[in-house]
Amino acid sequence: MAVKSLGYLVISARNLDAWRDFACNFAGLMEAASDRDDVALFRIDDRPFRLWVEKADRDALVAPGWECADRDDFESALAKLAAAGRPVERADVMEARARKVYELARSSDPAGNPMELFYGRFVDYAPFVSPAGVSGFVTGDNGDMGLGHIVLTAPDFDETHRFYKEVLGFGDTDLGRFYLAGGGPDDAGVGFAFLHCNGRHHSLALGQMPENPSGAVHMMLEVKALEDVGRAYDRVLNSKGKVHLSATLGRHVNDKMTSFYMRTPGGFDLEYGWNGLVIDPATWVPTTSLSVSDWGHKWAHESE
Ligand SMILES: Cc1ccc(O)c(O)c1CC[C@@H]1C(=O)CC[C@]2(C)C(=O)CC[C@@H]12
Ligand SMILES: [Fe+2]
Repeated sequence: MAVKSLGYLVISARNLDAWRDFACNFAGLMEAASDRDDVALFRIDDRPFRLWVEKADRDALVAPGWECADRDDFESALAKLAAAGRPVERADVMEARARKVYELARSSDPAGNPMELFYGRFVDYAPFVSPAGVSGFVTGDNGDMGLGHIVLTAPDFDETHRFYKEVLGFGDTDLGRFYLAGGGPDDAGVGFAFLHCNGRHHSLALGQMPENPSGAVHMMLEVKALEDVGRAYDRVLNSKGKVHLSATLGRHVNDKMTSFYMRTPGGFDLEYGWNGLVIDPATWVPTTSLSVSDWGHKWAHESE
């Protein structure tokens, strides 16, 4: 596989302190030292950062950072991106050093979603300590399952779905079509593809939805204990609307994740989950889900 994990997310923010409050006090991430006043870094494990939040004039996801196993896989991915007609821009050594990776490049998918690719990582092994008492986040051995997942919009769904599999080596885990407009004769449904690049059920999901101004539908972080989800849920419910609850607690049918969704300062949601299904990519047989959740997950937009 060209890509092995979701290494980090680059996010733009009009207000870094809003992200510090949300990330640390509600989601329980640990702020890391940053060399730049206009960049806030947040950790969930021993990687130097998993969220890179940079000051800008808009709140949005800038790009996911996809990790390659080594230089060969990195170069192979760049060659495949170029052959697929995608733009490939190699970052200079100072930019790579700032991201604490060996080499860094930028590209985009056929839907226009930007991405970064990298290999190698500088780690200081400083212990992760959550300021909100979260017991820990699930990122796999050596972080090899990545930070969680990211859900992007892909209006030209089939082309973008094919791209991630044929060019970047993702595999189908689950496909779905959700009838959000009542399922009547004029409800064509919304197509979804849940894709893996390691044992995490999905590191990437594509939604056949119009482009989202926030650059993403949602991101997901997985915590080690159900209590971590429950206590975060309480923090959001007790926030008196300071943090918007986008979907109530529930469990997804496909990855069995018990989770809820809250709105980040970036405008996209954070799915905060526990107990996600781990798959064996070598033997997994793709499924097609006919529903969203076993229970719960009442979406705020359903009552609007
Ligand atoms: C269906 C599903 C399975 C596993 C996940 O991790 C997951 O986030 C979802 C939900 C996907 C999707 C969404 O992200 C935005 C709001 C959507 C479109 C809904 O209104 C139902 C399905 C939801
Ligand atoms: Fe999700």
